[in-house]
Amino acid sequence: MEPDQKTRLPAQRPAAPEPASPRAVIECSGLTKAFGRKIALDAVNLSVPEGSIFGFLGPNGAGKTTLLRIMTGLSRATSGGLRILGMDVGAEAPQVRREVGYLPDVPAFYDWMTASQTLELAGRLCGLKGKLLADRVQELLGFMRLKGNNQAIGKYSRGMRQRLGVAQALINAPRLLLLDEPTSALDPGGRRELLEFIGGLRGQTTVFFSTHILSDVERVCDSVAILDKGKVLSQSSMDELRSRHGQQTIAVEVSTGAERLAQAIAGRKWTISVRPGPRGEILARVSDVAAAQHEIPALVSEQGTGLVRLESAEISLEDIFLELVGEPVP
Ligand SMILES: Nc1ncnc2c1ncn2[C@@H]1O[C@H](COP(=O)(O)OP(=O)(O)OP(=O)(O)O)[C@@H](O)[C@H]1O
Repeated sequence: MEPDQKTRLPAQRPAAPEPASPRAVIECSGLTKAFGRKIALDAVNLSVPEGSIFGFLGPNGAGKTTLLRIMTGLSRATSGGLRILGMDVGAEAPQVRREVGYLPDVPAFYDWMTASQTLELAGRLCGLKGKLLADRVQELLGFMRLKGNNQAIGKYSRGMRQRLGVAQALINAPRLLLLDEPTSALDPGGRRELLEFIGGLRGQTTVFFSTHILSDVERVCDSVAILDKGKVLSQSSMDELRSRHGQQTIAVEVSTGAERLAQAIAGRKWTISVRPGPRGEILARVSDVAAAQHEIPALVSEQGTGLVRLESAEISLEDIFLELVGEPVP
């Protein structure tokens, strides 16, 4: 499938008329989960716009699975509020479950069943039957490229299992699809394929997926929240995130003596952080861009070196993650 090709998800519910601004499909307010003294989620506020592909990015142990389990009703929050599709998850759990599809981090199947038997069983458990169920199963098998495959699931590759897991999560034509680390066990080919399927759902079903893989978020998400140690450090559209951080990062390239210049820049009052860039340039995060642009040429001259480049930096999600979380990508 071409990356920008739209996945035609079969038998989706008719889309509601477009509101002026997308409404929030998931709204967490002050959501906290404690396991004894361990605070797994710490006053999480989150707002996921309808129709988005939302990346929930965080290192191992950040609290991603904990939040997804609360969203699906498998676990209860210690305090705080959670509304999904306008419904209170605690008080209206059965209604919420009818509208939500969920792929756990390790999907479990009966390994002796085929894909079509698995989807039929999942559909029946959701109350589908007859021609509606049969058509839906065939459509999803086609959609996930598992049609005509009569192998037992026990013989499936991990990529096929994940695709079947997504098909199973879509059986009830959910308005919200929750995916827990859907690509983490896949090789690059399987990952690309699954991300293309997820990207194809854009605008039809809101997709909320947790991951620790930055490139997955860059590839397919239009919005992202960064979670670390149970706290949401940032939440915005990808464009906002890049422009917010990019506008305040300056790249400086000099002919010699980059290390000494980096130390000099690090000592200025407008400097937040300094680190080396991938091409040997200095990347400085600054609080006052105008002051930095004014003073850096003088610092270069004091160091007796030559200025090759001074400009706003193109900033990657990896740089932003490093800056917010304070540690490299896991
Ligand atoms: N049932 C539990 N009892 C005690 N602590 C738990 C329990 N479940 C999760 N935790 C702790 O809560 C924190 C968040 O765990 P969680 O599994 O939600 O993180 P995660 O972001 O999904 O990590 P990973 O990417 O490794 O799956 C971790 O410190 C974990 O050890």
